[in-house]
Amino acid sequence: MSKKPLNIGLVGYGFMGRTHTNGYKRVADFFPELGITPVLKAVCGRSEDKTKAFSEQWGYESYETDFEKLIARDDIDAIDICTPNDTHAPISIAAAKAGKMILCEKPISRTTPEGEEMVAAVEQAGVANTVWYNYRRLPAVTLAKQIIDSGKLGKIFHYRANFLQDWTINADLPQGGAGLWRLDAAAAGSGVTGDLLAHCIDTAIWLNGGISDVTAMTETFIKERMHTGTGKVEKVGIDDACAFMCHFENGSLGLFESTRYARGHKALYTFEINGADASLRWDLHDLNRLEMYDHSDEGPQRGWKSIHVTDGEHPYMDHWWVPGLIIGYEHSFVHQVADFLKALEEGKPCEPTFKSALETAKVCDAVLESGKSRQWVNV
Ligand SMILES: NC(=O)C1=CN([C@@H]2O[C@H](COP(=O)(O)OP(=O)(O)OC[C@H]3O[C@@H](n4cnc5c(N)ncnc54)[C@H](OP(=O)(O)O)[C@@H]3O)[C@@H](O)[C@H]2O)C=CC1
Ligand SMILES: O=C1CO[C@H](CO)[C@@H](O)[C@@H]1O
Repeated sequence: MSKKPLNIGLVGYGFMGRTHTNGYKRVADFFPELGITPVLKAVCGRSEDKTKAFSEQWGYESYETDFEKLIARDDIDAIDICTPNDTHAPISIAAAKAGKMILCEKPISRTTPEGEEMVAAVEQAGVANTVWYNYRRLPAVTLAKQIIDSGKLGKIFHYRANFLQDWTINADLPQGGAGLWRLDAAAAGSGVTGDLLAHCIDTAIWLNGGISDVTAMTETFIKERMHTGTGKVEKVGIDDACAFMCHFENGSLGLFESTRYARGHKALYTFEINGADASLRWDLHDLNRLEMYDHSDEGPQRGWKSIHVTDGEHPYMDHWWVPGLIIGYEHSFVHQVADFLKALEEGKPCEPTFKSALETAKVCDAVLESGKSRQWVNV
């Protein structure tokens, strides 16, 4: 079957540049039913040496060192944004104006108003768009969504999530530079709230519905760091840790915690949801497993059970290996590419769109505001 090409212009060749490119390279082999196939047309970064090396290693046909030039090219259909958060709005808005489809990394923006401009730009241009909240596309997380939507959990009382890391405990780390732009408020917007809790909030809204109000506690443990831009020691403007409570619109209570100061934890993302009839829990470190407690089980065998989400009947799994064999983190990005291409074929939006991802930005802003005011804040 001859496939319709979708010419990709990737901006950013770092961590996410690699995961997305791997997704584009794998998708046609593992999702052969798709009629559209990505073509690695061009990659863009500011450093010419590094961008050229990436383009050669990963098989891009060409490279650019200016995102405006990439966007202006007639041979590019979709712009994929894998750059620090302060660049999401200018790249998206320019791409939308040029009529390009956009796949943008999370968080959609540094702030809600910035995100609103991005939503307006894609809606005015009528271009396909999505935000890479990839954890939704791990089979066990998608299975949790299916179980919750079936009503099996009954009335929901609680949702709790954690995202714990420990990589910024070292006070000598500067703010700014590759990867370390996350410590610079101007580039990142916020700290763990926009970087890590945004994932937890996206999953929570998807699984359990909207969040109505929040009360938060934020802390910046290391108050000053060398800034790579100015070469001076400057005040740190991001939140190093954040915990918040919230009400969901369905009446349930939420409890969220994220920090980069939990010694020993590198990327511990967990969530649990408790309903009247059943509970579910999931842990990124054991990502193919979904645990479930079903109160309708009777007798001494009632208890937490482990669903090994590796059978052909589980979400996405019929595209991979024989039943029982596992997949990993990188597959969530392959799944997002596959879902984006399928949505294009069907003329449907690929969730989360810019508009849906703005809901997460609004919760993040309310959390940060509450962390400062120490008051409950409506979303
Ligand atoms: N979905 C997920 O799970 C994850 C999402 N992310 C998100 O992905 C985004 C990128 O993060 P990550 O890949 O870790 O970042 P990296 O620091 O690894 O890479 C950033 C890349 O952006 C390029 N870049 C920066 N500014 C520009 C510019 N103005 N024009 C063109 N290229 C530019 C850099 O190259 P150069 O310096 O040469 O310009 C570099 O290649 C962030 O928004 C982050 O929040 C990150 C990790 C996981
Ligand atoms: O999921 C993630 C894992 O951690 C990274 C930071 O270290 C985040 O940027 C990212 O979104």
